[in-house]
This record gives sequence, structure tokens and C-alpha cells, in this order.
Amino acid sequence: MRVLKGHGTGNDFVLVPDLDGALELTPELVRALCARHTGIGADGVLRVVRAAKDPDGARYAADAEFFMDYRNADGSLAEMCGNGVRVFMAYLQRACVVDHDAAVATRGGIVRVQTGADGVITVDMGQPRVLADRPVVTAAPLPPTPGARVELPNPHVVVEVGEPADLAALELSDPPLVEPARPGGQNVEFVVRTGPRQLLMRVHERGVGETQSCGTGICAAVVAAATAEGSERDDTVWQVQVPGGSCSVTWRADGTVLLSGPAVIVAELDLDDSWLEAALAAAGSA
Ligand SMILES: N[C@@H](CCC[C@H](N)C(=O)O)C(=O)O
Repeated sequence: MRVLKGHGTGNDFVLVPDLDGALELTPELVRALCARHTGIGADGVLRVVRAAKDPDGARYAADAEFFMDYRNADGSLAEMCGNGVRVFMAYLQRACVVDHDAAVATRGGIVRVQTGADGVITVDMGQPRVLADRPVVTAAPLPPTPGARVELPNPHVVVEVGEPADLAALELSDPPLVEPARPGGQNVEFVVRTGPRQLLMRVHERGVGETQSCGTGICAAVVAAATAEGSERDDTVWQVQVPGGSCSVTWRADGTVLLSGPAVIVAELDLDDSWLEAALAAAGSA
């Protein structure tokens, strides 16, 4: 089995090319690949398959050739992955199956992805949904604080905290408590404003834990911050710094959100059967 390792601002993935949809990607196999000590180690898996060859992708096949089958490290499915889709695009270009512009199908719909001359990849993430309720988030030592619920289409709750030191002090090894919790969970972003249209962010991802970056979360953070200050859809560029790097975001006048950032392919690996068996056993017993 041949796989690749890649990352976008430190949000890392195992890419599994399976263009004809022959592989059975079980939750156990996802956990085995993502295991940090016994597997390759990643926040998630990106299975690369022709849309027509996947049951979830087939409905998009007329408009998008490839389907990004994204799985969180715990084996769960998610609608979209903003960093992952840039890495997915980097893979498609490396495999010479697309040029610099592609439509990619995801469980959350089709997204348009473009690579600039500088190698920066921009994704049209579509229209965010800002929900009216204000769930209360608790993560030590932060007191219970109301956050903004934003869907892109993944579920996010964005909480503003005071200073960079408050952000650094947050204990995120366990999932933050969100009340009321959304069935199925949510991603939680903690942000500090460091200047006009500049945010510093940490994130706890549903199905993963704290990660170095989350692309849909970065967009959700900008949408929440712009909404709070009344500068929605003003076409300006926001910069969001995360532990793994930085991305820029534009909430356009037509309501769609653009996410731009890097994507890196780190390695291409052949997994041998004995490793796969051992990794599966380790993931099963973890
Ligand atoms: N890291 C991703 C989001 C991955 C899915 C997320 N954990 C979820 O379950 O919604 C990104 O870059 O957007």
C-alpha cells in the first residue's frame, strides 16, 4: 500500500491514493495510520478517489472529478477540511492529474481550489452559516465564556479570549466543555485579536484533539470576529496565526469565504503488510 504524508500549516495528513475506489478504509485502518507512535502519525486521512467511484462522491461526479474522503484521526467522518483540501490539491498536481485549478468534491459539497504562481493555494470555502445561539465554553483556566457558533459546513464554536498569554495558558488536552453541546460534537477555536484583521488562534478539533491548525476553523474565527465588529463581507484580507503557521482569509461581498495558505507533501511511503498488521493491532488495542 502506497501512501503520502503532507501538511498544511502543521495540520498533518496521510494521503491514501485510491483512484478507483478499491480500498476499504475502515475506522481501524484510519486510526492505525494516524497513530503517532505506532503508525505514520497524522490528524486525519485524505483518501483520494474519483468521485464517480465513491458512494459519497458519485452525486458530484458530473462537476468534480475527484472526491476528498476525509477522516479524522479517531476514524470519524467530517464534512470538509480546509487545510486538507490544499494538501489534496498539492497531491493532484504532483500526480499530474490536474493543473492549477480544480473542483474538488467533499462531503460538504464541491469546493474550487486554485494554486497561485507563488505556490499558495486558495480555496473557495462557500458561504458560512452564523447561528444565533451563544454556547458557553469552559476550558481551564478560562472562566465559562459565550462563543459564536459558525458552520463552514463543519460545526465550530469560536471564543474570544483577552490576551496572547491567556491563549497560551489554555489547557486543551481534553475537549473544552460546550453547553449546550451539539450532538456529534464540534470544533472549538480560541482567538485573540492582535491587530486590525489579525487573529491569533488555538483549536481543539472534533475527532482529533488540539491541532497545529484547522482551515475551516480559521475561516470560522474570521467570520465570528468580523460579525462581532460589524465588518461582515467587506472583502478585506484577514491574517490568522496558528501554532503551525498562518493563513489568510477574505469574506467576500458575495458571502463566500476564501482561505489561502501553504500545502506541503513531506514523503511518499510504501507500507509493507507486516507493518500494516502490527499497526492495526496496536490501534485496536490502544
Ligand atoms: N482540520 C480540518 C478540519 C477537520 C475536520 C474537523 N476535525 C471536524 O470534525 O469537523 C480543517 O483544516 O478544516
